Amino acid sequence: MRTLILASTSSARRALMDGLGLPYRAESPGVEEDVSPTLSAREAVQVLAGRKAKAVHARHPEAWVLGADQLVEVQGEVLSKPPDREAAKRQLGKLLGQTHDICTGVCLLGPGGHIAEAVEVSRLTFYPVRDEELERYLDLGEWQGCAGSYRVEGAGQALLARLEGDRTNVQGLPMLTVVRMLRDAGFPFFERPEPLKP
Ligand SMILES: Nc1nc2c(ncn2[C@@H]2O[C@H](COP(=O)(O)OP(=O)(O)OP(=O)(O)O)[C@@H](O)[C@H]2O)c(=O)[nH]1
Repeated sequence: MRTLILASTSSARRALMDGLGLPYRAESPGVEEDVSPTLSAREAVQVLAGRKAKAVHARHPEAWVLGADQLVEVQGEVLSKPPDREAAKRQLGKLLGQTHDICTGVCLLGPGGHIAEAVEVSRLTFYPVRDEELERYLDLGEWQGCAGSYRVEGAGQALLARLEGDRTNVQGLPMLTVVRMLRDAGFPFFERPEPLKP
């Protein structure tokens, strides 16, 4: 039986992997997420996804390890997770009434040097909303732990006028790409759980 490890502390990523039904476990990558400011969002998320996967794979070289990283890019500015409510308000202020890209890098590492990498981009357009509505949304706290300060599967969908691309990518893992990577790596799906040994 293969060991699959999700190199992530993200509850949204775990929820997406849980839906897939493949046996896996999650482990914190424990890496610094600093990258050169000269990198684009697409370049940065690929570097960071690889850094996370490599850190966990170094601890478990016989396992398969999936790492991911996500950034928002709006009018050339790169946004990550907001540290506090005021930062979240500034982030959403840049996104409302505009179109932005949310980029997710993924990296699958396996035994024997197997590596698969991809960057998935979804394009979102938000309604322009009044300040009092923005304050009400911030009060819900969905900004916490989310690049861009919104949850597309939560109340944040009321901000969304248009979405182009994979919706799961916005939540943290582009599942169409993840499934392709896992199938290309020979993962079996829909297996019955092994019977408990007497
Ligand atoms: N539920 C949800 N999460 C979102 C959404 N948009 C962004 N995120 C989360 O924002 C986070 C992006 O930050 P990252 O640095 O890539 O990941 P992280 O949360 O630090 O977790 P690690 O994988 O351990 O690095 C991820 O946890 C995404 O799941 C969304 O619309 N819904």
